[in-house]
Amino acid sequence: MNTILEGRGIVKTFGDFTALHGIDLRLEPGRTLGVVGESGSGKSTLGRIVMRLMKPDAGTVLLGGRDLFALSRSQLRRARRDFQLVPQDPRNALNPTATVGESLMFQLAAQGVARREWRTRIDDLLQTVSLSGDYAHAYPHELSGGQAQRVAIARAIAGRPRLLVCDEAVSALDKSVQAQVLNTFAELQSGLGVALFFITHDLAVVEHIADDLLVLNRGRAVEEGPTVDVLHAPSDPYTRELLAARHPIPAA
Ligand SMILES: Nc1ncnc2c1ncn2[C@@H]1O[C@H](COP(=O)(O)OP(=O)(O)OP(=O)(O)O)[C@@H](O)[C@H]1O
Repeated sequence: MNTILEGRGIVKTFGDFTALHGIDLRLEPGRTLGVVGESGSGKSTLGRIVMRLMKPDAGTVLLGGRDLFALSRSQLRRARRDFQLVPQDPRNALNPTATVGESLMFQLAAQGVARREWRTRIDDLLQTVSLSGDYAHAYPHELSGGQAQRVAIARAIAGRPRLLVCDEAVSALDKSVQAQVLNTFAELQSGLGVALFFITHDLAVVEHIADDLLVLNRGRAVEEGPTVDVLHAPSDPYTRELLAARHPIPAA
């Protein structure tokens, strides 16, 4: 199987401070890697690096087997269609003056989708994230947090990416809404075969959707492996603390 995302020995320093101490990671197509750790453990820094929003000081990131940091501008533009970010706060990320339909249209146009397909594609996208077609006329301020997050997901999948990087993508939502949006992610994965790189401080968020876990503590990978193994027999004391601190999410 082709690995969609691979990190080898990723190091990131800020002045004298080392935020990431040689992180290795691996994500196969259609699978979910949960990246878990407390605030300050280096999760977002790792997320920025795999999105090529920040350069590591050492190490490599391979996207579909190609060195992400060696891609030319035009190669990067093409590769960008394959990986998209789902942000933490969708209402800030959505253009407040554009309707949901306009935001999606803009994204489809940027991805080179022909104008005659926009309408059907927007309906399909909204349906995929369990929103009715009427939401195409809504403005971001008219949406609840859960609805806005679904729109952000719809926008991220408009170009049919192979990888979604989700940085605390459900953390701002109430537990019951979290469960619904997590279901949407799980359906996306089974329906579209998208790989998810799912960053969260809350182990409960990823325990049901992640195939594998990477647990970070102060910039070091303290645990990595299949979720069932990590949760049933955590080898690191820090993971045991995270497990004890998690708040179960009710079923949607
Ligand atoms: N641009 C920066 N300059 C200096 N230090 C930084 C910078 N970005 C991150 N750091 C530091 O690197 C460490 C890891 O930060 P990072 O945001 O990756 O952690 P995190 O696990 O995502 O935490 P949070 O959930 O709070 O965002 C922190 O100690 C942070 O202060």
